Amino acid sequence: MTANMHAFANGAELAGKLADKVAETLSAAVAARGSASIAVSGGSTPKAFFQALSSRSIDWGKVTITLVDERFVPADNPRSNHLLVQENLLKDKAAAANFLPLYQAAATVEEAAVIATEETKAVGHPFDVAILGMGNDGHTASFFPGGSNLKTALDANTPRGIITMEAEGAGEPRLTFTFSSLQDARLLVLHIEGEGKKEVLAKAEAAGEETEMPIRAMLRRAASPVEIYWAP
Ligand SMILES: O=C1O[C@H](COP(=O)(O)O)[C@@H](O)[C@H](O)[C@H]1O
Repeated sequence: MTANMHAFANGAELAGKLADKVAETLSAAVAARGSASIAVSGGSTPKAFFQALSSRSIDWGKVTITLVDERFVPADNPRSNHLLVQENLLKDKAAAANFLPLYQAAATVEEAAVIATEETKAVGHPFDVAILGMGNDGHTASFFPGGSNLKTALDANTPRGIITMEAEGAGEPRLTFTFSSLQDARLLVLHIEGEGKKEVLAKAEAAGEETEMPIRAMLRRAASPVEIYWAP
């Protein structure tokens, strides 16, 4: 319902400030409830943020990290979001965190989604933190325009958990948390960088169908305010 823009001079400054905010939120969750959860995105944008967050002094042993979405590829595949998190976030102080992958070595992506939903069911009611990205086509998580399960993924009545998505722009079949799983995170962040993404965001904020630019579902209907972190 609400979006707040946080603009920074450059990606390094953004990474540091976002890491500070996320660390503060996770620490507050541990203090209040004894544990904390965070779902993070993949793609090319979050690497510097992950590295900054990995060095923050919080009680990582009480933090569970999972992914907003994942390709149906094993963790040694260069396109795996798990691999990105493994190499950039699950190190330094954050090496003590518990990581829940979405990829499962199942025969089909549908079976993997069922197993991943079961494996992650203890976290995210709601997530303490969810970090979303956005593609140039207006997708977020694996909510792709033209996606095979897009309407179900965006339906607020679809239960929390992971469903599959196949789309022309997605490459491999995907596993993604549903809209209902992510929209009420205590800290809901949209992390985007570059002038091009700012233009995509402006287009998404204008009138149009959610199915054309699925990030609109978050911008319009998320229960939590969307904190937009942007740098040129
Ligand atoms: O496919 C994906 O892309 C988006 C955005 O990625 P970027 O490379 O434009 O930063 C990402 O949020 C999502 O998790 C990922 O699976």
